[in-house]
Amino acid sequence: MKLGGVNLQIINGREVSNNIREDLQIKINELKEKGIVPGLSVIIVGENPASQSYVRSKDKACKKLGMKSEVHSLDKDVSESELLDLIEKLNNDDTIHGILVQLPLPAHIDEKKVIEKISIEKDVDGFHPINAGKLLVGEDTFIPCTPHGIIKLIESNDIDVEGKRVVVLGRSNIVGKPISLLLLQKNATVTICHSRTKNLKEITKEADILVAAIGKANFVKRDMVKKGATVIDVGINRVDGKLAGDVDFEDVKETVGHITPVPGGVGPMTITMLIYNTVKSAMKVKGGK
Ligand SMILES: Nc1nc2c(c(=O)[nH]1)N[C@@H](CN(C=O)c1ccc(C(=O)N[C@@H](CCC(=O)O)C(=O)O)cc1)CN2
Ligand SMILES: [Mg+2]
Repeated sequence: MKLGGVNLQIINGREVSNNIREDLQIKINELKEKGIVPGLSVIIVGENPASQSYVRSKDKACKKLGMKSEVHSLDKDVSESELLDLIEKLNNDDTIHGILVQLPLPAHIDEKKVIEKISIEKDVDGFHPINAGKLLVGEDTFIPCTPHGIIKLIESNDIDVEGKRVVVLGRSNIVGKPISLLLLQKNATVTICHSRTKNLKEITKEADILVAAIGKANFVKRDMVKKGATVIDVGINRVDGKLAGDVDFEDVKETVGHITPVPGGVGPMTITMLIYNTVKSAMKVKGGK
């Protein structure tokens, strides 16, 4: 699409995701021939409709690839100790290679305690502090799914990272911090911005690659982006029943070079990289047939 002198390229997350799932299918088949069925266990607490929908998608995607998938739906009032007991049980279940607790959790449950209960060998979200530390020092670990998906999108669209100015909006443990580390490992010059950052526009306008992960619908406007920049939109906000990213797509489309749409950009990659991590975990199992 040629717009305003810049050739706009829309990064297709569904297509990249499908290609990776085809490769994963081969690995899953090979594991099954050895008698190992990759197994994912997802725990969801309460009835948040968006969380329920993501969990259903994860279950469906795993089953479609012939994996074992189980969903534990717990009442919103479940006690923290009951949840921790379930995780303990799954940590000791040899048919389960990945355990994931869907976030957010209700206020009465300590998210940190829950994440730290998951065995580091089954922590397919990569949220356990030991796995997060391994990512920090560049050791092999489970890379958190959304940032890992972003890296795959950048690579599959041949977007150069080395020496480039990257600006990350948001400093969450799930997206902002890990994507900053991953892009730093690829030799980008990374700046992390957040709610207390001053002169935000001046910083974002310097970015060759701008990652928006702040959870504010349509926050990034044309006057915040450099001409020809790559814009990665991690936002999944609901406005009047419709999905909106953190980037105002209509406003920036004549300025940017590459952009991930919402839906159909980063979102589909999250589930694919979760399957990737579960298969990676299953591949570490010794023995089989
Ligand atoms: N334990 C975790 N909790 C949460 C994570 C996570 O990685 N681990 N991430 C998000 C939610 N999430 C997966 O859990 C997720 C978000 C979005 C999508 C997705 O496919 N989005 C689609 C649109 C879907 C829709 O219409 O709602 C897209 O962007 O195209 C998948 C998974 C928070 N919690
Ligand atoms: Mg923030």
